[in-house]
Amino acid sequence: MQVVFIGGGNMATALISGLLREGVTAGHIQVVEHNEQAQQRLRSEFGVRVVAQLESAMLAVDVIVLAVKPQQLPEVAAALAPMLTSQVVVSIAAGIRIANLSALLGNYPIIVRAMPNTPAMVGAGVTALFAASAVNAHQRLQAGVILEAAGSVVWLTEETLMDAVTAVSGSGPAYVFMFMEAMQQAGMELGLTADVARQLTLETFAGAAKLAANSSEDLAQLRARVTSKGGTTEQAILTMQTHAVPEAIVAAVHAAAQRSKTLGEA
Ligand SMILES: NC(=O)C1=CN([C@@H]2O[C@H](COP(=O)(O)OP(=O)(O)OC[C@H]3O[C@@H](n4cnc5c(N)ncnc54)[C@H](OP(=O)(O)O)[C@@H]3O)[C@@H](O)[C@H]2O)C=CC1
Ligand SMILES: O=C(O)[C@@H]1CCC=N1
Repeated sequence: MQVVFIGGGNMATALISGLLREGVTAGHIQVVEHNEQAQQRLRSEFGVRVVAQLESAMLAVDVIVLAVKPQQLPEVAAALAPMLTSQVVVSIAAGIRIANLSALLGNYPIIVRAMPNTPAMVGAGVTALFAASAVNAHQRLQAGVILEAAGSVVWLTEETLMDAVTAVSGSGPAYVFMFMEAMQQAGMELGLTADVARQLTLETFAGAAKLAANSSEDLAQLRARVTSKGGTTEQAILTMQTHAVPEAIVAAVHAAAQRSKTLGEA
């Protein structure tokens, strides 16, 4: 399978490293990236062909991945539209709906929308996908292969759910990192070195996620198992509740979903 990425930033880098890890050879991947530093990095890190401008000759491929920021998509789509034949266009842009992208691409119909996340960089991403009705089974498979190289995938039956996915798993790693930053800071305030506080924090997150993944209990039950009556956790949970931490997280996810919706309406 031949793939062209348009935009070679954070997410393209994550997806390309996944494809190479899965055995796709560098010769099957090309990138269009206008930032010179990013071009150099992609060439030296992956050995892929990187060009500054889209060339029609490079589009004799199966899949074109649009990995630019949502605001950059109209310009990219205008350049791409006259060059499309029957490639699958996979867009990872937050908020941009298939109907809008199709219109930007001159009513091109073969589009898959995807929402990956940055743990894709280490093969631990999760991606939700939604295919336009014109995408056939083989083309779905091709789009799926690219995202599966970066972790697990979930196919959605309704495109509107992409706003929720973006808010939960697309942006989610940032919420987790913020929680981890705060835990590390507190550990250091309590006398741990930065390294030890970081290790304890990271392994606690990884361990808790693994435990939850291997348990049939719901998350509230798992939390109750840590919270001994009259013990230390109880004090921490009470403090978080007093500071409305759960409500703040729920509000944050809703704000992200609203932003995704707004980006789609622009
Ligand atoms: N980061 C994340 O966690 C996630 C991001 N996404 C989506 O992925 C997309 C990419 O995000 P991310 O990788 O973080 O963004 P980046 O800004 O890191 O990457 C985009 C790259 O594309 C380049 N670029 C912009 N316009 C063009 C063009 N016309 N031709 C060639 N290259 C171009 C940019 O250069 P320059 O910076 O100079 O403009 C930049 O290097 C976004 O749409 C985002 O919504 C989806 C899921 C998760
Ligand atoms: O913040 C953003 O808009 C992108 C989409 C999901 C994660 N990063």
